[in-house]
Amino acid sequence: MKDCIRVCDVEKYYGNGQNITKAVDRVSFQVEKGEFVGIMGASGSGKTTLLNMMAAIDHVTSGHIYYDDLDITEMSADQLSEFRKENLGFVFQEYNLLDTLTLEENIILALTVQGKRRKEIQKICQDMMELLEIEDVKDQFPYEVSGGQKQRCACARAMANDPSLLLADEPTGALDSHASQVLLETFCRLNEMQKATILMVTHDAFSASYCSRILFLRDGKIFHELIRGERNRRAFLQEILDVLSLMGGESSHDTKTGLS
Ligand SMILES: Nc1ncnc2c1ncn2[C@@H]1O[C@H](COP(=O)(O)OP(=O)(O)OP(=O)(O)O)[C@@H](O)[C@H]1O
Repeated sequence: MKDCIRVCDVEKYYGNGQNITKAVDRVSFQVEKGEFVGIMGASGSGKTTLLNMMAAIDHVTSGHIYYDDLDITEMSADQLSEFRKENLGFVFQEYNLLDTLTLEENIILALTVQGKRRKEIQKICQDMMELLEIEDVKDQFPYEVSGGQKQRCACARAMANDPSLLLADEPTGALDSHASQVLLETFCRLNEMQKATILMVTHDAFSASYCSRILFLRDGKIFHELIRGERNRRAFLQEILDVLSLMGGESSHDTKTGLS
């Protein structure tokens, strides 16, 4: 388990010559163990690019990303693939579950790849399914369950290896308001009970209001940062909406979610 992730002066350019896009522009910040950090910003502001670089899926153009003292920008492809397996968990909008396996088997597969023993695998899988409340549908196939249940299974799979960092890119994007709320409450539970460190990209203010801190990106740079502190979620949501309107009215606090 890593204690701290440091993003130092990271830049990312796509293309070359006249055709250059600066997707991430000298971004620096730190994520401490146990934080639940949101990344917000308009479409094209660099959120996914930043997340992908932290996930060692995409290379930085310049700058460094440290997991404790480990600089992932200096690693070889083989080292990165090993690093991802050992340290990171992923939750995407599209669930990415294997349709030919049951929900339980999907979680077990992630643990088998890690080379754990059978008894240990069964115990972890059971604990995760209980925590994420999918035990009653564990023998169903992904196409037989709801989007929310699929997404909670994807979370269980991502969390099963006790990752240093859980990376979520628009995890509520395909969910209705109730399923979104259940998933976000699940993230909070993972964050509080498992001390999971979570980094979530979202353009939805309601989803972001569950985070403990939010970084707002504009044109590839950090434009603003909000820390929730002791405020309740309603007050935090209002503050997020205020920042978004300051940034240009790009809030997507749509009607799909209401405050509870
Ligand atoms: N593979 C790529 N090749 C070229 N340009 C890219 C590539 N990926 C992203 N970009 C560009 O980099 C910028 C940042 O894109 P990115 O996907 O990180 O934004 P985003 O904030 O995640 O947007 P969205 O909310 O729409 O997903 C955009 O201008 C985008 O067009």
